[in-house]
Amino acid sequence: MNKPKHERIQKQHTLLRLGAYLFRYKWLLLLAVVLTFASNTFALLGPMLSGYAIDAIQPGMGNVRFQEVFYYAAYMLLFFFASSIFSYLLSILMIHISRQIAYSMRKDVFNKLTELPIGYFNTHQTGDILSRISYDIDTVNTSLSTDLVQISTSIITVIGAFSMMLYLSPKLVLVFAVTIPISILLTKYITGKTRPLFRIRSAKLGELNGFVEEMISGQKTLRAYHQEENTICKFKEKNKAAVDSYYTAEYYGNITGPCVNLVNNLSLSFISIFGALLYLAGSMTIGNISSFILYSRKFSGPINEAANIISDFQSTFAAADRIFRLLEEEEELIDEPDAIRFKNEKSNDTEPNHSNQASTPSTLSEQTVIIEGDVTAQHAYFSYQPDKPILKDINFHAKPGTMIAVVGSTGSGKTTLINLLMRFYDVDKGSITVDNYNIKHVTRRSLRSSYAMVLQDTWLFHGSIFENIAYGKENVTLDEVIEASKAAKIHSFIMRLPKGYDTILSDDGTNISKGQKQLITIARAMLLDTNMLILDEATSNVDTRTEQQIQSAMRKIMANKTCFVIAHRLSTIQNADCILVIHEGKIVESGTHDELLEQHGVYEKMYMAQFEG
Ligand SMILES: Nc1ncnc2c1ncn2[C@@H]1O[C@H](COP(=O)(O)OP(=O)(O)OP(=O)(O)O)[C@@H](O)[C@H]1O
Repeated sequence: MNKPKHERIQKQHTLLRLGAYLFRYKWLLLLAVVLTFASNTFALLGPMLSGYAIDAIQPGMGNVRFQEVFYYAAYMLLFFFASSIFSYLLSILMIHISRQIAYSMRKDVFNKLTELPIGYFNTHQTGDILSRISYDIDTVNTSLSTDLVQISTSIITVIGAFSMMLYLSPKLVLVFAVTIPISILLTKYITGKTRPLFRIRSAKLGELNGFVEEMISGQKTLRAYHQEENTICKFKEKNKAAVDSYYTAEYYGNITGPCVNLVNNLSLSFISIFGALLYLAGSMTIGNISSFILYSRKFSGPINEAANIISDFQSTFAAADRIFRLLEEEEELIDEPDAIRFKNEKSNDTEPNHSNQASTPSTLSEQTVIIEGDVTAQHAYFSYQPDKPILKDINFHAKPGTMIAVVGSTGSGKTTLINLLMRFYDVDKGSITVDNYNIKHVTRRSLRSSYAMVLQDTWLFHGSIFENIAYGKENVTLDEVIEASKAAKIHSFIMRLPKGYDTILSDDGTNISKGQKQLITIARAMLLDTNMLILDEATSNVDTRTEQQIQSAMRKIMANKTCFVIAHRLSTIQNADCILVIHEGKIVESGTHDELLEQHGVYEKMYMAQFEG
């Protein structure tokens, strides 16, 4: 498809989607149309009344019909007053509608973010996503509250003024009409040229936000590596690009108004000359000419403004386009209609349970099953990008309640394996099963809630320590939270804080140490009644003594839970039931610590390297 056609289709699509949002408020919009109509009709009567008032003034002192002049002036005042009131009500109504639309759009975008596959966040800058949810939605919102009114006002005014001009003098309309096509063509030409500039403007701003977001989150690294000046330089470049694209878009966007204005002013000279001739011929009064000129100004005004509105609308289109592109991103595939739902043995879930024979695959009509946590991978393959296999022929069997350690060099595929267990991604070939149920046929939500997970990059949110630990489980009591904290060896630290469990963690928990953060996330995971646990470098930030304490507590809590542990420090996984050694995406060795040492292979080399280190 050629580019202009594609752009046109894209524009129509954006317009349709925007229309769908507007349609939700159809009755309010109908009221807005009525108010616009009323306000503009009253305003349109003004010039006619002014013409009548002028015609009541004849040359010579005694010839002014004051009564008539006052009569028309009073009506003019009344109509303009009514027009202003309706116009005010209209603005209030449009602000209300646009606020509602901005609210729904933000809600939709936010909900969408929770439905997008994890991969989306790997390929899109956070700042750019933030820019869409804040700046782009704001742009659309402002445009809807002002531009829509202006457009409808313009349409009514143009039609109304043109009809009045026709009524006053069709001949003079012919003279005036010469300049209309010129101004319309000019507007069309300039807006066609400027449309892409507005799209670039939004994209550059998104890039700038992405950069600033990266810079803020990486402050420590930035300073440690003395990148301040370098970052400032890069920021300057991006800031300049954003400002330049803004300037270019506005520059060309605003050129339309004055150009069209010039053409319209030409018409004023023509009307004056031909109006004078018609007056001499006796076919028009001075009042008529005055009214005609006022209507011609009213007519040209919206055409001038239309150019500005169009340039505004172009930035709205660009912003709306970015919002809808995000909303149209492919979501995580929906679960199969008859997908199985896992239920935790210990959970208080009251939903009926049909199958208790964990190792017997249920029929698909039996939706909910209790699982024990028997995890098997059979000839599993996976790649993030086509033709770039990351995991190859992965096979293992984790019996319920056992601890499986995954070790391997950086980039060997350990985290990817965890991603597959949680179904953040699906295997390309082969299968992963839990209690003999292929996880492809299990609802993602129930599968994920069968695991407790502690990740390398601890994530805490702005809230109390209690809320942070209780995250993910409903109706948790303080006693339960304390029990989990004690097991995670963080209770005594929390109790030493002036506000204990009510202490508010600042954004991302920056007011406590990394190790303490990690212990809080471990307490959070311990609180969940799951059959399976994933610890991705979970104890990497705590000292060896605390780590040993945590491990012993975990062993106790994890009795009968299947646990996957990714660890770089091999000392922490020596008592694992099975260690999987991954090398370049393949499991090259597996067995207990002693068995692997006896094999004198990759594991032994890794172990000796750490031991010697
Ligand atoms: N989202 C992604 N898109 C494309 N490639 C990816 C993605 N995530 C990881 N990879 C690639 O997959 C390979 C395995 O990455 P993975 O994160 O699983 O390694 P890892 O063993 O956990 O490493 P580390 O010990 O450093 O955490 C790496 O080569 C990495 O570059």
